[in-house]
Amino acid sequence: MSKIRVYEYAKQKNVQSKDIIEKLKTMDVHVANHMSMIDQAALTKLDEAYNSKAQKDQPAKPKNQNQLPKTDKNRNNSGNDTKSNKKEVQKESNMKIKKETDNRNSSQSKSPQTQGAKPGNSNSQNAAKNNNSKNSNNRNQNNNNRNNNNRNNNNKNQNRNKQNRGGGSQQQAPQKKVLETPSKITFTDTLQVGELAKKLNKDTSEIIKKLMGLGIMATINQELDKEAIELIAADYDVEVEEEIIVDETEFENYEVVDDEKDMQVRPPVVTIMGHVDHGKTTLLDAIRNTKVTAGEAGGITQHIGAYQITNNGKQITFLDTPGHAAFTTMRARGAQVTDITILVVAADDGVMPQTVEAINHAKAAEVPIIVAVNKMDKEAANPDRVMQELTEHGLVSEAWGGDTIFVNVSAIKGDGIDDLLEMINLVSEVEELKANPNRTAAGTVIEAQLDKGRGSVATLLVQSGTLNVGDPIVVGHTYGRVRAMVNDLGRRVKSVGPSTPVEITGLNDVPQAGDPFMVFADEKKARQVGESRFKKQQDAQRKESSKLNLDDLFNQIKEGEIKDINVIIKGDVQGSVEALAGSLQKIDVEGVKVKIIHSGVGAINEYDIMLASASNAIVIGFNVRPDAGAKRTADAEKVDVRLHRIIYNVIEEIESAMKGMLDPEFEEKVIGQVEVRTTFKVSKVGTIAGCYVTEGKITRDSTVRLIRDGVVSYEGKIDALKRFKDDAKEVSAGYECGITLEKFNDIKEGDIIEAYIMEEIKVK
Ligand SMILES: Nc1nc2c(ncn2[C@@H]2O[C@H](COP(=O)(O)OP(=O)(O)OP(=O)(O)O)[C@@H](O)[C@H]2O)c(=O)[nH]1
Repeated sequence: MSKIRVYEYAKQKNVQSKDIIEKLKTMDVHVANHMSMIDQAALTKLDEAYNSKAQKDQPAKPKNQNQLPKTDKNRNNSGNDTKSNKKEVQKESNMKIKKETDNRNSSQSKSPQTQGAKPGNSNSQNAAKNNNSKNSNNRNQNNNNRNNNNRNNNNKNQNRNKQNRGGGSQQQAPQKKVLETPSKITFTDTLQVGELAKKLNKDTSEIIKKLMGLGIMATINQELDKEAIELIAADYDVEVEEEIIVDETEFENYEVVDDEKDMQVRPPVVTIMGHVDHGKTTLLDAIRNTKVTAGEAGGITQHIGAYQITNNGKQITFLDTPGHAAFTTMRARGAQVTDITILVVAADDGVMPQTVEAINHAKAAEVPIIVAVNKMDKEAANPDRVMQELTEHGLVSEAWGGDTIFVNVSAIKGDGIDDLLEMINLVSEVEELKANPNRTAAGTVIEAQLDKGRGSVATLLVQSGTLNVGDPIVVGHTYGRVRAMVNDLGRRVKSVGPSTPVEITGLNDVPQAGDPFMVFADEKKARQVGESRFKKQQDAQRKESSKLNLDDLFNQIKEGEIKDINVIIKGDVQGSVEALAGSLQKIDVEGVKVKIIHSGVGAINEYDIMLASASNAIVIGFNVRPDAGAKRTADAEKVDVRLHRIIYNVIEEIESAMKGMLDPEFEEKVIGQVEVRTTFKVSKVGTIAGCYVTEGKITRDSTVRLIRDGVVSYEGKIDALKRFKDDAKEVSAGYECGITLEKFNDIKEGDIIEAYIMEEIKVK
């Protein structure tokens, strides 16, 4: 044999081809792959290397290296190893043979090697891998080798016994084979005992025993946690790797760790918070007007939910929705977009309840706060008081030895704005805000709405990467391709980097503020992820609504007779949906309340209808219409869908529906009195009373009571009311009529018949 291929040689030596390739490399022999030929010269060198290594590794049994089994600490550690193992093995084999006949034939048939060679093979691979392992290991291995040989022999005996017991009727009794112990196993989340045994090529009972040794009483189907899996595997000297399955549909949970060298400084994203009327909007406007229009001639500012300014060459992004509602909505949805909070406090008013709330929100989100003491132009302005009051909430001004930046401003006059912006730049430098612009974009929805002409329109804040026109994108549970991008100046842009707000079109539905977005490699993937997110969201909401109903049931039991009117609101913009929801929830008609079980922006879809059907709700579309699927489903499910364009009309309609829902209250209203002047008995008809209407009128459908001597002797319905021979609907005072009463014939001359109706009392 002058030449041999790498893999053949590796096989001979029971090592991996890559080890041979590596070895050859150290000998300056370069081969391309496992199929490459090793020439004679290299072969000699290799032989020398491997033979000497084998000698070093196996001083006790140099020739037997191919059969070295794997280390098995457990077996060695047990005091009466060989003996107890024998027993164990015998028992195991008894159980195992049948199982292996059933289950393992296929795997056995794949392995042509004899049972002795097989474990040896893997073990010497391991031995080769663990070249540096200490001699003690070798001792263990030798012990194990002996143990395993015993075991193998036992297995063989068992096989023979089994064959004999089987009376030879089984044509080919299975050959018991000890499958190789893998060097590494992988698992996801957990493994059942049986699964672990299979992965380790061990018998389940063996694993169960080992677990017992660890104090874990387990059955074959018991789930093992990572720790237990690792302990057992370590016992066999098997490496364990946990496979984390990355679910692309939950991309908000991704943490893409960028290389530090790819990170670039990005503008800060600033939110303005503070108490009502302390000047948040005025301040936002002041910043925008002084910086945006001055710097960007020709730009027409667009309200897209956020804007960017440039101050001293540095950009700052402002979220344009003042107040902490936007901030908390975002946070509630798991989005953290704000880097810096400007806390506006009116110098003439001081710290107010919402100031404290804002502080708490910012603190909870661990966002640095800059205090803007506003309305400094006012005579009553008292910035020291503001400082004092804020100290009580943990915001101590730098002037007083703390670390909170305070800037005095007048939003109305534009005073102090530059200082404020300067401070924002300063804080942002300290915060070292960075992002990698050179990857696919990801970020958060700032605002979204349905536009009549453009369809779904969403303002996205790019938080990392660069967003381009044409990018396949998943936004919340919607997806699409970025059709067009418009910035806060109303200009069309082709690509935007981190911290930039941009309004996009091209989504299949309207996402919600706070939703995460992510760009995907291709549209198919985006669609797949988007659809699966949509489904997940539906399922979650369905669960949520069923929870709501349960709560509701509980409340009803608790609160007695309270009834709820379930409503689903869909509207064209978040603002009107919220306004409508707010107004409806305020309606309270005698304890009946509106319960908004779902609301959202966008057309009424099939899901809304299904939810309405399941929870017995009315669907209100405000400036939106049901899509085709929704219409069909609404018809099929008999769901009431009301479409409106005016909020007042919705409220009125719901209010009257609620009034209708109340148990009507009735009161009795006497409409007339009749005197019985004579009676006739007619067979099959009964007693006919010849009467005269003395007061008011009597109608065919009125209820009557018969009064005799001031006592009510009958109360019931009129059977027939006649004027002469004809049926009459009603007979008024001053006229005669004939009356028969339902199931009552004891009418006498002189009786008074009082007619009344039950009238519903209208709820105001
Ligand atoms: N004198 C004076 N008035 C101001 C200043 N800033 C705001 N205002 C006035 O304060 C009032 C409230 O201002 P807004 O900007 O609407 O306050 P806000 O905090 O946005 O109020 P909400 O949106 O209701 O929470 C308005 O009448 C403003 O003109 C200021 O610096 N000086």
